Amino acid sequence: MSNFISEDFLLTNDYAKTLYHDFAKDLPIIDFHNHLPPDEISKDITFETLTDVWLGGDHYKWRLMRANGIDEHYITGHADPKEKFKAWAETVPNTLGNPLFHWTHMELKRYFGIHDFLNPETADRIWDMANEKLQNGGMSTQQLLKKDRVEFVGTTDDPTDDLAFHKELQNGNHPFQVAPSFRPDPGLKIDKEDFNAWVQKLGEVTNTEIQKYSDFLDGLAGRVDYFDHHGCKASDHGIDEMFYKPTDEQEVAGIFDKKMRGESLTNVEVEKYKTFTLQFLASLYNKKGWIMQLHIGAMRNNNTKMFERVGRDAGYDSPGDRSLAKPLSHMLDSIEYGSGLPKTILYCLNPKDYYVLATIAGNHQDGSTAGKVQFGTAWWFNDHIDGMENQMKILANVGLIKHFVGMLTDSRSFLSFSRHEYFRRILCNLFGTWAQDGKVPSEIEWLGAYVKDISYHNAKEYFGLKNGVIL
Ligand SMILES: O=C[C@H](O)[C@@H](O)[C@@H](O)[C@H](O)C(=O)O
Repeated sequence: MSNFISEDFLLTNDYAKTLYHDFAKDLPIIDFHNHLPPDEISKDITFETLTDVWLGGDHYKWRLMRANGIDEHYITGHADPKEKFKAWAETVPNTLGNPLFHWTHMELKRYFGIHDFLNPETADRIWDMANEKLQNGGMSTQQLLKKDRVEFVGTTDDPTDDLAFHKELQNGNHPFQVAPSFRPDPGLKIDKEDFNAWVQKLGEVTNTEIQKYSDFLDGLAGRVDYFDHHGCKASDHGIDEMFYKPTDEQEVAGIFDKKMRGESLTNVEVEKYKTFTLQFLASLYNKKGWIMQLHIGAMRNNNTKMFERVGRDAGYDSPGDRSLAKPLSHMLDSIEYGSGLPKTILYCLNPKDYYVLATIAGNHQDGSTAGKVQFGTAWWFNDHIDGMENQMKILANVGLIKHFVGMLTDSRSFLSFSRHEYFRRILCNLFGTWAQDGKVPSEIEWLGAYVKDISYHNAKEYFGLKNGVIL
């Protein structure tokens, strides 16, 4: 595998190489949105096998294994860990062109020093070498974060969470900061069956009996305070279909009552409820100086048979194609006009919406903070070379890429931080190629400053971090 993932992987000219090696490579990592379990960080667990760290929750891999004809028994079923790993090893040679082909081999190299091509012939050897390293090689969760020079991790947390593990982490003496992010999706999804149960849970954690909508809003506000007190800097909303239906608190209170009585709601009522509730939450975020992240456009759980068997976030999602331009624009406008728009990062799953997001972000820059409203990095099905390049080119074409807060892993695996390396290489190659083609001056210090900002400094500044510590 002589040239594969070499020093100059993805760097196709000298400018790109200099930008990566001299400016990007050694910067620490700010991973401001991911799904890492805080308990696994706090307990500083080690993983027994490659299957635990690689295949435990990674629905990206599960999806490709299914596409490769692997039986579910070896994916989310009860097959033994080695059998599951072998099923993945059998799949890898067939993943050519998919980012998982690169991620897999980058992770083997960076974390285990293994340079082999993973396939059925090498599987046993890789299994033994990697497991030995996992068990003896300084590869606990905290050691991995330190090795990767991760300064900040933003997890994804339910508002009813007691944040016990975050508290433990904050009381510890770590060179990295782990902060919760407030993800109130279950409180917005009034059309879901489990909504009433979630409201009850919110009541329990706030010691109130939630009978009416104003109690519910008080409960949410209480949890925003609680999260803020525990270092939260951002919220995150998974908005599958963007909504906007102007209404007022009184009308929404009636819709909430109806739901509490177990009655069904019309689509318009659902959208009205979501609109007012998001406006309310945004006003809280703005007061706290939090960042509001909107992940828009996932069409989830599309395979009911498999949803019933393996649950959500299991590899049965894809981008939706409902138009988001108008509702998103009206929503942000109404928030700005009302309580004021917090710093906001917009992500979309369907790349058809890239120009919409990039330009809507531009509509709400207000001169207070450079890059106040961000068109966020390529998300999920777009998180690959083409998707990232495309996102950055569009951002540069219609906005200021200089202030882009850059990469986050959105991952559930402790080995995913090498995706920051992947991103940085793609970024450096993009700018280096512009220099090579004479499209921009080949002033390396000037381009290097862009690279450093986008790889690290912008996110650090945007999230108000100083040397890994929340200001
Ligand atoms: O990158 C994609 C993630 O793994 C995906 O599972 C999450 O983005 C999740 O659906 C969410 O809504 O936060």
